[in-house]
Amino acid sequence: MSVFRWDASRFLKSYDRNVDKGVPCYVIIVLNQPITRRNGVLELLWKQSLLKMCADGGANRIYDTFVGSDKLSEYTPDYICGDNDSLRDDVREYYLSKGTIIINNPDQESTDLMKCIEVIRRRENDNPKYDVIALGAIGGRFDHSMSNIHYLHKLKDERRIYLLSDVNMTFLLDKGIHHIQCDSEIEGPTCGILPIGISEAIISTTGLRWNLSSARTAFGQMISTSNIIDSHEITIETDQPLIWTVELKV
Ligand SMILES: Nc1ncnc2c1ncn2[C@@H]1O[C@H](COP(=O)(O)OP(=O)(O)OP(=O)(O)O)[C@@H](O)[C@H]1O
Ligand SMILES: Cc1ncc(C[n+]2csc(CCO)c2C)c(N)n1
Repeated sequence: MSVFRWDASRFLKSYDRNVDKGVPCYVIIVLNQPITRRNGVLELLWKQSLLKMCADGGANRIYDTFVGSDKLSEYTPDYICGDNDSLRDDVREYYLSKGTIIINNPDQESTDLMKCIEVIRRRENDNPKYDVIALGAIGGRFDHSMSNIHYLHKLKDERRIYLLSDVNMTFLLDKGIHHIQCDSEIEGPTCGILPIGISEAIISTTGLRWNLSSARTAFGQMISTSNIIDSHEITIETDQPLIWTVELKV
């Protein structure tokens, strides 16, 4: 049985490179959704990420957030990728002048998020796989949200992908045992365990208000939503990949 450990405070809290060991290696991808900058999470993730990317119209969102402030040039993405049909001309010109690499990929079989991940793959060479934090990945258009969850399944053997929205963090738990550190300053209290993309799973949990013991979860039978985190460590054992989602406080 595979064992997995999760600790989002590694990227949702600031760290000190001189003190903290095993600093996180992640890339952020800004998707085309409203940016609300709740509690400075964008600023934190941007500052600490190895690579900053915008998926197509995500670049408009970053530009519009900072234009008119002295922070605009600080928030220059390394890459803008996608079919770039939503990228505005003024935004394209501005970031080109700042050295952003703009990659136009007209493929109509994959989304702009996937096009960003293809660029990350090329950048990594032999380096370890970077985690990906996608901002604005859930909410708004339902087909986009489902496509982003689909990529969690598709890339589950390749890398960790965290889908963030204003209110949630969502990621995939592959079959095995998961130890999820829950920092009450940044996440909770509500959470859900969702059998999306599978027909059913047998799951056991600890650390939740409503725990399950070898319970079957399936749409149309039972899914765990509006559950509550009752411990700083949750364990979830599952025989199939599941989607874990937790409310964000940051
Ligand atoms: N409402 C939304 N909800 C969730 N994700 C979104 C939403 N809108 C856009 N995205 C994400 O941002 C990326 C860029 O979106 P954009 O609107 O620039 O292009 P698009 O033409 O709608 O997307 P694509 O070309 O990928 O189909 C999308 O690939 C998607 O991952
Ligand atoms: C069965 C099927 N459904 C939809 C699309 C269209 N499509 C999928 S991803 C994407 C984004 C391009 O930026 C587009 C247009 C397709 N190709 N195949």
